[in-house]
Amino acid sequence: MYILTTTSSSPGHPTSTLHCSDLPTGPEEMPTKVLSRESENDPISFALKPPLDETPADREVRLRLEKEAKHVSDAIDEELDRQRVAERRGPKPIKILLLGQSESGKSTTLKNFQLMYEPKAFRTERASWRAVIQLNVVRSVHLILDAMTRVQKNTSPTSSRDTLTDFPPLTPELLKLKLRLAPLLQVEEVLIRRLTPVGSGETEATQLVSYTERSKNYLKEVAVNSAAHWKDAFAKLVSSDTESFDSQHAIDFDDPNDPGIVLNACSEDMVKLWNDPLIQQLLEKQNLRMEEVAGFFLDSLERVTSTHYIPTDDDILRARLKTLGVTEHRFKISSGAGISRDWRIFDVGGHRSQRAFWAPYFDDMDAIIFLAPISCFDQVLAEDPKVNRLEDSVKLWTTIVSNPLLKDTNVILFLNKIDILQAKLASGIKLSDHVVSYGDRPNDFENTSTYLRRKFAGIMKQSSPSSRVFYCHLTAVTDTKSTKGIISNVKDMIMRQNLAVTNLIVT
Ligand SMILES: Nc1nc2c(ncn2[C@@H]2O[C@H](COP(=O)(O)OP(=O)(O)OP(=O)(O)O)[C@@H](O)[C@H]2O)c(=O)[nH]1
Ligand SMILES: [Mg+2]
Repeated sequence: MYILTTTSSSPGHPTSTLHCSDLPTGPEEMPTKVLSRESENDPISFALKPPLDETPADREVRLRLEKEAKHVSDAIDEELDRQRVAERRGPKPIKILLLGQSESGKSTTLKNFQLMYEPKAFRTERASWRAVIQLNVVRSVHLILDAMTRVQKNTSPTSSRDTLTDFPPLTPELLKLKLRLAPLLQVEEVLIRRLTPVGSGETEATQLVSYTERSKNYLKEVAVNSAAHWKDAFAKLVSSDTESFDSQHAIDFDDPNDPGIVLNACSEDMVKLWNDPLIQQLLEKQNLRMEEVAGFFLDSLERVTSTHYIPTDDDILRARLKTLGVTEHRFKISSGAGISRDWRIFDVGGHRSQRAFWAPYFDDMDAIIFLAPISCFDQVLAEDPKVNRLEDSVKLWTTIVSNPLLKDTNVILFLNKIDILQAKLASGIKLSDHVVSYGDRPNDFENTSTYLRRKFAGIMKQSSPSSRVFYCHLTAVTDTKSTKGIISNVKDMIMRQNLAVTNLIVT
């Protein structure tokens, strides 16, 4: 960079400006005068000085390197200028941060945004999601096989060692099924390897799945680092023909290494296993409610293991892949009247080990969507079986709404997984058995959801550093239809607030 300071400062004299064409063209003609004006004691000038014994060849190399460095420096300056101009011209992008504990539904909410505002890109990823669904299926079966092993060994998943001793022995037919399904464990390995290439640090070493305090099992959950392009692992299965992105041609069904082949061969056995009454009893005995395990596809086995299975939008929303790190997703969202704005949505990992990565994003957000899965009132954290999931959500919510950095940020609460809550209440599981303060109120959806909504609203009122509006929605983000309406409302509210803040409209 040259110092353009050859101006006359004397009053009455015109300022003489140094034009670019006046500037020396190469580093060999660097304005050494300017540099030499620096003090001889200046350590930087000293360090930049060529060595006294510099040979002509060394000098040539040095000058070439200096010239290259200047090109790079100029390019960076130009890019920065361009960005500054672009920022001055257009409004700042709207930024949204998704927060909540692991499995609360953050990535699923993001998928809803993608489906609404980038449907084509969302659907081109079908092949990758197909692999995730295959992994979800295999993992569910693995959980059942492990539960069977515990019965065989007469070891309980609980601390008391003898609770399974009175369980009837597995039938020969079930033992045969178990044996025949063993190849699925290899398929699981293959899928994990493809999703998490060696050295990318994308699987967690911790034992991640522990279902309730009374029923633990020790199967790792696959987590994919947001920085890794895991979807690329399946890119070759996706046709480059964008016209057929939604058709059968999008997936290479003839790939001899497709894990779908083994899944299809095991399909009938998996269906038999899942529908076996003794297996259902065994799962109940071990408190394994498979319907609540993230990535549940056991009720659709025949469909998802069929030879030409293509995931539907709903399947993709139900597919489970744990997030590590923070990912930024960019959208162009119309604000009406032909104007569109840039939106950036940040999806984070909700596992306890991931929460330290949240704070750096706090100071620059237009809104936070906080997800609290209210169906989890009788479950414990995978990372700490001593902590109730609802209690963890309440604590996290308190931390977020009381954070001074977020005092001017809109916080929108999604009380999520209401479909599971409804099913749970209908099956007779009582909120008051886990939330003592609920007392003897009726154990129905209306009363429980109102109670929980008030609880979260009360915390915001009490803990927020400044008074702010409590935005709350009861959601089941796997239901695209109802979520579409909610996201649309949220979008309108955020756009309106954003315009109000930038003084473009008067509220
Ligand atoms: N039935 C039902 N399932 C849901 C709902 N919301 C999310 N899920 C499922 O719950 C699982 C976990 O959801 P994710 O969106 O992956 O959770 P997350 O908050 O991103 O979790 P981390 O990435 O671990 O922080 C997925 O299999 C979802 O399909 C819901 O409202 N109802
Ligand atoms: Mg996630």
